[in-house]
Amino acid sequence: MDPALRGDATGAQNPSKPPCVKAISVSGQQHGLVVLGEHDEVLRPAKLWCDTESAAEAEELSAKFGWKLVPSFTITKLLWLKRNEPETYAATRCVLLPHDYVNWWLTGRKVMELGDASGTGVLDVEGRRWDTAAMDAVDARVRELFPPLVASPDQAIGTLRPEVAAQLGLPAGVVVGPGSGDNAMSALGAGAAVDGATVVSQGTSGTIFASSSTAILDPTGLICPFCDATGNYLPLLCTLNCTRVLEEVREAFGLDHERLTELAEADAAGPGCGGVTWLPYLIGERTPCWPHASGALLGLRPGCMRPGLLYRAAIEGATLSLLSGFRRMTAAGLRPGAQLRLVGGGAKNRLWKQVVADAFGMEVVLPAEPDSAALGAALQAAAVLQGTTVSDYVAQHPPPMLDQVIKPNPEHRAAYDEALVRFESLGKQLFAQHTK
Ligand SMILES: Nc1ncnc2c1ncn2[C@@H]1O[C@H](COP(=O)(O)OP(=O)(O)O)[C@@H](O)[C@H]1O
Ligand SMILES: O=P(O)(O)OC[C@H](O)CO
Repeated sequence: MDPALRGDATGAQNPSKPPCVKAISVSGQQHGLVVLGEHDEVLRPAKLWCDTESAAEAEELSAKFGWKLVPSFTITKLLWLKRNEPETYAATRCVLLPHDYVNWWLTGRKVMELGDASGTGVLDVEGRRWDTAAMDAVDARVRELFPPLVASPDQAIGTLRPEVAAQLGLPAGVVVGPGSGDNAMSALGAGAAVDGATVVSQGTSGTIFASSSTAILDPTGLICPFCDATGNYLPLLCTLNCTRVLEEVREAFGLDHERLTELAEADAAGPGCGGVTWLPYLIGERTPCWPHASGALLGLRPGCMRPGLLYRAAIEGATLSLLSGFRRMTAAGLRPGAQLRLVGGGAKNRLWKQVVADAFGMEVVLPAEPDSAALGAALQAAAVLQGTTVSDYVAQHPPPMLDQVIKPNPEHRAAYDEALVRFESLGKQLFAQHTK
């Protein structure tokens, strides 16, 4: 980022002076359903991206739309609301996504930006307009509920409302960019939106995405048909259970990630975990679309309940879940290149980075800023302020990468290949028959 846009107005880092904020962009969780009433009041707590309660509605709409919608998509949640909370649905006057809601609060404008709107399930991604036929298939009212789409990813949607500026202690006139979903923002902050790198994000969700100049419309629903935050596309795979699985071990044993990592590294069970498989579907799953699945630990032998072994099993389970989807993405035509770019909270873990390199059989590199979604939002805000396109701005200010390149260890490959076969086979045996 330009030094002039960082720290105080001169670019100098001066802790005694408050930062001189000139522009803001918001990065938010995708898919969430925020419903507003007649007086713009929030009618109920937002249904979040990871909520799988609308599984039946997702099945129904998939059949109507002709492509596989997973329960994450907002429109499935809206149909769920209509069925399960008809009074709230009847009172709803506007539907927003979480980041659009924050944008509205900041600026007073109710709009949706294309990257995030792609996660609603009613965007014509190629045409970059609302799919009114899909909306009508749900309910005649739906057209009225969604706000207009923003025209450009490169232009401000407004400025801070004076009362909000006062509340935040910010000067009047702060410009607000369109923002986007966290994955599209992460693609900016990891540089991938402009250089085409494949990103693996290890956050609460696990995602894999790469920029594309054409829309990828996958009727199986494995690859989500998202727009990015530059005017391009962002085909994306998402798993619901990633860092949460490791958190289970951390909470069960009361140890921190560093200590558990040391124990896992020292544990006798190396790659493949001595046959222990953790199917990580704690909150159900969307890739594969098994919303009713649960977590399962299999292959336990006497003495297996060691924190180090279980932590490794959690790392491997979350990784194999992503790898399984990635293999299907490459089979469907994705050409990922030789390197993966790792971001998100889990990318701080040295053992996990190596497991990803070994299991995927690819080199791993890391942006210097692991919170790439936040950096992406800052880059968008800077671009909007300067009046340049977001892609030009990121190309001119590429996010720096760490020097370290994590190479796959060929000696571990066979163990992970076997573990993946076991992982996929056990998952199918347990869940494919019982969940739609
Ligand atoms: N050293 C670590 N090893 C494994 N996981 C970690 C480590 N440090 C942080 N995390 C995980 O990263 C998560 C936060 O990642 P982040 O990408 O910020 O999440 P979110 O997707 O919710 O935005 C935390 O919930 C934590 O479980
Ligand atoms: O909590 P996160 O950052 O993993 O976000 C969830 C994503 O927005 C799901 O698409």
